[in-house]
Amino acid sequence: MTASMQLILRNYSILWRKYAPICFKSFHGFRTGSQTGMRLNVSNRTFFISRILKSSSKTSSTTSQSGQISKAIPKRSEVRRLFSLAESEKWRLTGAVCLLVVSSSVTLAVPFCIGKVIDIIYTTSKEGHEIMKEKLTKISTILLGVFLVGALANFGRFYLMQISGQNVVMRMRDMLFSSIMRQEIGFFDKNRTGELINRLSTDTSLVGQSVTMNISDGLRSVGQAVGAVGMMVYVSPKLTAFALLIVPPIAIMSRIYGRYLRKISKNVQDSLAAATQVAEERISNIRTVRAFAQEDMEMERYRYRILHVLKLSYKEALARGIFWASTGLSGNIVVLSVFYAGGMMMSDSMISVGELSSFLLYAAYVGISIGGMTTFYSEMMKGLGASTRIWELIDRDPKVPYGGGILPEEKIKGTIEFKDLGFSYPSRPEIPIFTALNLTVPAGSVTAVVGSSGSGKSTIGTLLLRFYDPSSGGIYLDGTNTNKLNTKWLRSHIGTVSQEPILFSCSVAENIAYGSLDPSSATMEMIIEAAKKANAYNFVQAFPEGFDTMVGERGLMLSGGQRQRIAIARALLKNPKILLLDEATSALDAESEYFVQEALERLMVGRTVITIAHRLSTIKSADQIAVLDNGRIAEIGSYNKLMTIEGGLFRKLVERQTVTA
Ligand SMILES: Nc1ncnc2c1ncn2[C@@H]1O[C@H](COP(=O)(O)OP(=O)(O)OP(=O)(O)O)[C@@H](O)[C@H]1O
Repeated sequence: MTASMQLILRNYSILWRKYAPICFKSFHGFRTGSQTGMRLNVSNRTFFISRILKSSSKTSSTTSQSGQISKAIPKRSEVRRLFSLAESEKWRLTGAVCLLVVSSSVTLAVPFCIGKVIDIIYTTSKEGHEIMKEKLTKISTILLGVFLVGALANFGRFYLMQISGQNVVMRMRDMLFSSIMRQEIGFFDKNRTGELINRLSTDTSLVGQSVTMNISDGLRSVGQAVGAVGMMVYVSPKLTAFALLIVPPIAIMSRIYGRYLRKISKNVQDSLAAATQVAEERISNIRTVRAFAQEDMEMERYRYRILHVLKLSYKEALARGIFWASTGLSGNIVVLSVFYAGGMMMSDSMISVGELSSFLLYAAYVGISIGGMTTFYSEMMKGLGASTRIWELIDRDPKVPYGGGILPEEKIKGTIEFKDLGFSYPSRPEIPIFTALNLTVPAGSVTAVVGSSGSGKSTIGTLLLRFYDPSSGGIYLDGTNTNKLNTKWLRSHIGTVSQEPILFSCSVAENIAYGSLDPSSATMEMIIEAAKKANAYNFVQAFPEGFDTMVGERGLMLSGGQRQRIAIARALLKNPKILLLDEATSALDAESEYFVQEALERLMVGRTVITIAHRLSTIKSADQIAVLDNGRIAEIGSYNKLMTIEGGLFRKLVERQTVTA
């Protein structure tokens, strides 16, 4: 009796030590990566936990039609839609569920078989060692076979579920990215890049996980809990009744304390998120921090934040310590109680050693499965919240249509007319940028737009590109309102070179080829020719890797003048009929400026040009100068004409040297 009880106790305590933290943790929402199937590292978890807290309240942030993040509760139709995602995976999933039944049956058979083995050892040892060895070898061989089948089934289930999950994730990412790419620019003014990236990465993974692995784990937990309780009743109804009496009160207490612990954890995560935000912004803007010599101040600011995190973490450590100690203790009390009651029954010959062993293992299974069920619920809620956010984005119709509209058959001439144009940015509708702007830019001519800072010079370009739609009036290209034209066609005929051209973090050649409608069709000869015309060829050739040189994030590994010339080459390759130029002010040195200017002049030949001009020479050579003031064109004409207007705006701008020689 003593030896057998020791054996049971040892087996059970190993199992308990391994799984008790999981089932108790699950009661109050903590989970381990392996249990939930999440494969996230610690830094991801920071963000992730705050997301769990958000979604577990069943409220999710979503993107409304106005473009701004809104709050929404998942509806029944969304649940259906979530599951519809797995529709195309139904055969793989069916296969996985069949394998799940096999592997769960094997798992459920394990305690029963172990009980039988113990009973064989215990009873046949009295009949002689040889008989015992023979029986033990036989049953162990059978068990090994069963375990191998279980392992194979588990492998198959896992593999099929993962494959289905990844297929779902891939499809969602594809749909989502396509939808994001189609949205109008105003949408991006309101939604932060980080938010959208999270939709693409974390939310899609959550959804994929929910409709595959999570469902599989949930089914397994439910099946195993029911099966294990059934087996407990089968082994000993009396002991089952006793165990069911003592477990619920402990579980309820653990849940209440778990809530308190979750609150503390949330505070730690929130304060950590605030500290991380500070660090992120400073690191990404290190040049500004360095230029203002604010490193010490920034270190102090970050230190203050992490000290706050530390203070909260102390509190959390205390609460967690109490939690771990008490769950360990209460778990052991449960084991001891069942063990005590079972031992008493064993001494009265009401239960065998093997049966008691099986019983205790089934009890542990129930605990683990209940843990799995709570995890299933919270994971499902997270998946639902994530899918709601994703559907909102996928379903959103861009305010400025993508594609559609007229594709003119006639060759574009390039006459642009702004007629009674009224506009305010969607994010600031109360501030009008233009009230009644009228301007005609004849085909093939150069119009210099001047005006004080913030008068709306750059906005003219963004409206012509139809990044935004005007609130009144219209913009006409060769007599057709641009809001009737196919937007892709329209943009394909407009080239831009801005003061701060943005390059992608790829090679020089790829950046130039980006100007072509189909970059993959741009040949090296075309790229080199554009680079030569843009005065970029010599400096690119001087790089050890020539046109294969990587330009770094946003082209930061190139100088301002070099970036500009690559952008000019890109525009040359595009060969647009209309050109929007934002002249560099003081960013370039004299030599660079000469090369850029010369390249720009080459680029302007034969095109309709609207240039935001700062240099007097550009302004003087323009066919007409339009002076912006108070949301309209205040003065228009040649340089000589505008300079003759006594007290005129343009004259004042020149006198104030807003434009440089
Ligand atoms: N995306 C935007 N959302 C809201 N307001 C904007 C946006 N872009 C620009 N603005 C505002 O619109 C006004 C006109 O901006 P714009 O960039 O066209 O001026 P600008 O004349 O080109 O100025 P600068 O010469 O300083 O570059 C400014 O008051 C600016 O703050």
